[in-house]
Amino acid sequence: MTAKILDGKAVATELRQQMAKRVQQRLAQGRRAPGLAVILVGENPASLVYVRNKRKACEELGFIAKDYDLPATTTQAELLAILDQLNTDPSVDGILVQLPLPAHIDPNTVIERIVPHKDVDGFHPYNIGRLALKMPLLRPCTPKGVMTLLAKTGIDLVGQNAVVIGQSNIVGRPMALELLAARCTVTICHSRTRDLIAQTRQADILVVAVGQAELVKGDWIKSNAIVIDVGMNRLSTGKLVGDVEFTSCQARASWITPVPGGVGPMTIASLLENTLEVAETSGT
Ligand SMILES: Nc1nc(=O)c2c([nH]1)NC[C@@H]1CN(c3ccc(C(=O)N[C@@H](CCC(=O)O)C(=O)O)cc3)C=[N+]21
Repeated sequence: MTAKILDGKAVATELRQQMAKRVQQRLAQGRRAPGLAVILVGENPASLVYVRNKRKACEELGFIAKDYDLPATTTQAELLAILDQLNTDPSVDGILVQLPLPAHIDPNTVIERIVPHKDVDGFHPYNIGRLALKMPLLRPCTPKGVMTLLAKTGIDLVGQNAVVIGQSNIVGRPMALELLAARCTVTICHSRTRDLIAQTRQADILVVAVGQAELVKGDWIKSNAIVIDVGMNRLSTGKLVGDVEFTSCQARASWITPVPGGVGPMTIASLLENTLEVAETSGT
């Protein structure tokens, strides 16, 4: 069997079109545009590209992006002071601090300073805790986007064996919580996992988020599995590849996400969804 492509780019485009309509309806009712503060500290080249894409997507939908481009020398205290202002600014629905931050700034302190109801990344311990308790408020964008893609397959998730490779705070862990909330049987694998291949071969749903180019080979895949590739690795040739060896895995899977054009665009769509949701429930 050759897997069907789970086209994140197309799904994200469809979601953005629906959201643009919701924004127009708000404006027609005399309500204000949704506002997203996007804060970039320093000049990490990958971050510059991502932030530009997020700001562009905001504009396209009729959101107001409030841009902060701060020098790498910004102190943690200065960044926290900006967050304190944004937390109480009524024109700002969502606050996003692009990661990674320079080494002299502690990301956990920064994330915890954002009021949970404006944390559109879903990274605040309050939002992660709500997800862990099956009462999510703002859900982390990449796992949320993956759940939207899984829904597009039409497959019933209940009781499926889901294996997540990667235990990061921003993808692996919340991904496992999402799949558990959807009543999958969930296994989290990481660099100390013994016999990783034995785990992946049991997976009806395999989510890979480790940042190792083409780690997962075709013979690791259970026949007809759904394979979700969260990786984005730039090869020395300039080519962008995922954590999954696409061609050999596609030959075994039922569905597979490409890189690029899979999970990445869904992450941005989820960020916009979270921001719009905050705006729509704000009453202003
Ligand atoms: N506070 C914070 N929130 C984030 O959500 C966040 C972050 N920090 N730091 C970095 C990661 C990475 N990330 C991506 C989003 C979209 C694509 C994306 O759209 N990728 C395109 C390709 C882009 C290209 O060609 O380089 C694709 O996969 O098709 C990728 C990566 C969000 N992140």
